[in-house]
Amino acid sequence: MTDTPDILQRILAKKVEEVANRKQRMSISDLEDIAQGVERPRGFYKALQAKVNAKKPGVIAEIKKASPSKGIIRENFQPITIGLDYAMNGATCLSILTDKEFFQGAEANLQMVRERCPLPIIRKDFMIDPYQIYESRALGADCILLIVAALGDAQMHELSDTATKLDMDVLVEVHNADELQRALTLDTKLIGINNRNLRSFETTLQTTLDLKSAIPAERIIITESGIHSQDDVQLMLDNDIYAFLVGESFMRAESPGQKMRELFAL
Ligand SMILES: O=P(O)(O)OC[C@@H](O)[C@@H](O)c1c[nH]c2ccccc12
Repeated sequence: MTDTPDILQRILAKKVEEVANRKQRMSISDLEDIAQGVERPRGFYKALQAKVNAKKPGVIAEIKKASPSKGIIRENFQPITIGLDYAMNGATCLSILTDKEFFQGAEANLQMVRERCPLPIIRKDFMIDPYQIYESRALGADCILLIVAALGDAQMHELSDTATKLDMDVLVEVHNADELQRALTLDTKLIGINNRNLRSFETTLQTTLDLKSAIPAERIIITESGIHSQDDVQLMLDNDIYAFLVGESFMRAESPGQKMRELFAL
């Protein structure tokens, strides 16, 4: 780590504040009460596993308005329309950004989309506190993201155990060999390899190819970020990677779902 705070450090500093504020407004037991009235998790891992076992692409299609590296990605941003478009065109799961400050996301986006769209959903945010895991379930998330680069070992295990207790799946995200070794100490079967370096924003699919051999066969590898062409998709399929997390290239298309269908020949 360097002395200048990179984007991940800035996001995490903001999250600490945000979570402290939320805890003032609502308790974990309030969140548990809300979760009682929410549909049970939809089986995010199971949906991907079915695709991977059939050697078919399983696409986690992302709903993202903006990002710190690209600014506004999509002006005409209607989460429900986009979610239905993805579902109609063969997405396996959805990824919905809920971070407001850096990604212009919203929790309401996740809640609205899940009401109208049957696909399993991962809440894309920066988890640092078990409170956020309870909150995710109350929102109706089926899976949560843990970014190894953002977490200590004990913290990572605590967050994962909390998600498991609440019947949610866990996607653990890495972008180098050290993080991967730490990720593999978790029970979760979903390992995301982020092709984007969260410090420099550089994106290369080589990251997935370099790390995949260290991952045991029973885990599902999800290649994340920087998938833009049919060639990118083919390169991954040729290397036995069947699960994908794609945002920007879909979000820039008029119909994100059509774009997904084209790229993945669904
Ligand atoms: O838009 P892209 O390059 O297709 O990437 C999607 C997804 O991988 C990316 O949004 C992402 C991966 N890990 C994250 C962690 C936080 C926020 C965003 C992300």
